[in-house]
Amino acid sequence: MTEENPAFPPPSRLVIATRESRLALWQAQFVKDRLEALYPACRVELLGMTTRGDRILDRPLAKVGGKGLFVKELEAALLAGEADLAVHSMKDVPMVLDEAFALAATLAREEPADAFVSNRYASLDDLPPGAVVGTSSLRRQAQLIAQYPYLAVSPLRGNLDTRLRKLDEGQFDAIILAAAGLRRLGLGERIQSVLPVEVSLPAAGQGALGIECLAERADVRSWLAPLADPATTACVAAERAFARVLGGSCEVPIAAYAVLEGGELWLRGRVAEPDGSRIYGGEIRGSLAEAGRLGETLAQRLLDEGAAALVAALSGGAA
Ligand SMILES: NCc1[nH]cc(CCC(=O)O)c1CC(=O)O
Repeated sequence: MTEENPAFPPPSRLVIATRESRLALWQAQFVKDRLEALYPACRVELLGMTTRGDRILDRPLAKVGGKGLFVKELEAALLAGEADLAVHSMKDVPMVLDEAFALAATLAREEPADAFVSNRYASLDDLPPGAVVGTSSLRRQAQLIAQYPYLAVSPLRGNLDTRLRKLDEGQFDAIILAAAGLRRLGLGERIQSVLPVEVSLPAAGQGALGIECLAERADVRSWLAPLADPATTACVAAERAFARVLGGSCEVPIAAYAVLEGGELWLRGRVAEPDGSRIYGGEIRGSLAEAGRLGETLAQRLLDEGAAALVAALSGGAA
């Protein structure tokens, strides 16, 4: 039996807006397969589109306007009625959505961690002084320099295939990528080691897929509800609340990672100076039902401990 909301008959056709990178298409196809299993009579189509985030590849994301870059075009397709839903990596979804849109479902998280990828070295600890590590993520950069000050961090952008090619061409001794993306594309064998979350605390939402639709589409929301994973939904809600209170701007390195432990939600968060010279970190535990409040409370605590000045200085510097 398929689950369905009695208020809406099962869908007969659904269009998924997606970016056209190999990872985005894999993720959209994954959701398509889930929907077709749930609604056997439904025809699910993919509508591929290129976003500004995919086109601008020569500058760090923080310099070109951040996360919204990967979702704006998909949201325009939802508004125009060209698509019913958009599939995102939750990590790429802005912390605050325009009120016309809603997150209809957060799917079960796979591996949340960052991965160490190299053709010569097995782990960060193997790298010699001066070794060049590729990443354009301020979050990865800050945490890396703080713990491995003798390494050189160098910018690396592009989709997963491009980043791996740049590593293979010898531009870097190692690169850091999300383990989930590599595994989804069958590139898990490129992972030399997974970075412990204590070393590289993941980004809010990393490793989880999210589905967005128009807030007014009660039908779509009810059709997607069965795809949601309650534990991931609560964990990602706490992570995103933490990042939102800290400004969520791409200029500020922010890490947030929550798990369920002993029936409780355990959230760890960090906010850092991009050069790693200062990192404010903390953790909080509480009930799933108050996930958002836990994130807000931890963020406020770090702001009070001094992170407020750091956030103000970094955000104020942006043109
Ligand atoms: N920043 C781009 C991005 N957005 C989501 C993932 C990986 C998949 C995920 O986190 O779900 C990646 C690649 C990466 O960070 O290496």
